[in-house]
Amino acid sequence: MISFLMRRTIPRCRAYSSQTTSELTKVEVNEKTGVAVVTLNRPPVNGLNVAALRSLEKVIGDLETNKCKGLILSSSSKNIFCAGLDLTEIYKPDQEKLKSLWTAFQDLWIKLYGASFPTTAALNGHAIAGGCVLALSCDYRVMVPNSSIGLNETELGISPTAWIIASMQNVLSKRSVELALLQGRIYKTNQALEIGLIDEIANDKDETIKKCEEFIAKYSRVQSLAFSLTKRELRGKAISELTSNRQGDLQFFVDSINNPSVQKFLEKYLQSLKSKKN
Ligand SMILES: CCCCC/C=C\C/C=C\CC/C=C/CC(=O)SCCNC(=O)CCNC(=O)[C@H](O)C(C)(C)COP(=O)(O)OP(=O)(O)OC[C@H]1O[C@@H](n2cnc3c(N)ncnc32)[C@H](O)[C@@H]1OP(=O)(O)O
Repeated sequence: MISFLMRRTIPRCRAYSSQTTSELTKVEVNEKTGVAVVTLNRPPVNGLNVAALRSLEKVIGDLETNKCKGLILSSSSKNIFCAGLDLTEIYKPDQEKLKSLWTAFQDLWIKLYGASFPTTAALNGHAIAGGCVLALSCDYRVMVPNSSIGLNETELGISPTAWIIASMQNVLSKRSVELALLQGRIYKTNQALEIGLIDEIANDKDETIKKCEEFIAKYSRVQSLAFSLTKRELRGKAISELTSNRQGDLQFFVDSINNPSVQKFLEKYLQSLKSKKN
């Protein structure tokens, strides 16, 4: 499947080179269509630490500069798209690193949610918490069966901030957002389709990518400038609200994580993840 994708400078996605491909984020651009497949590559679960967030943010910035025709966000894992922020970075955290983590997440969201080209998430597995935020920041989501997606923050003892709520409100009905967030619900693939959290189901990873390509192809007759201006009109308010309150948003995150009851929960939660294997 991937063999038709080329890592080299191409006419449709100008002067894009493989230099920005790092171990954490692989980039392959289709020579014919100018569409980039960007693959998260931080085993075992694509946990988002500062390096992974910054790597993805840089790739999106480069695609923007090089007038990419569309983005398909995927994962190198067999059954996990992304398990969210790296929990080991928020349990007993180093305070400076914690700030860097959230700042990097804010920066990435601003770039991905505001991207001037069509963006899609090829969900070849679970997309939890921060992983769900990545998917929600895209324009379209295709998921394989028997996976899970959602924002479980209230279960973890914290509350999602305004830009995360806005990303979900952009996709779901008001009622569904309330139920999803207040219950901290994680949805199975078919339930996610029912409420509109994903747009399509595909049989396997290759098919998720194919369906994302088909979605992006629908924009081939749309003028790029009109596309980006319309998207900015639709999403700009949520982005401006974050950019004008970055410090407050960061403080809220830092305070939430440092709350002793959240730390206590995280300890048990990490133990329960580890003990699954025993
Ligand atoms: C929590 C505080 C957040 C504060 C935010 C405040 C305000 C803003 C609110 C919302 C905005 C969005 C913010 C998001 C925060 C986050 O993203 S926190 C991360 C939450 N993620 C999860 O709860 C997912 C946990 N993982 C799982 O449920 C499962 O691992 C899985 C993804 C369903 C996969 O299951 P599977 O059985 O295939 O694999 P394992 O569970 O065996 O995992 C393998 C291995 O990986 C470790 N691991 C799993 N998830 C994480 C992770 N997120 N970070 C780090 N490590 C992780 C797991 O412990 C195993 O390790 P091993 O035993 O050493 O092999």
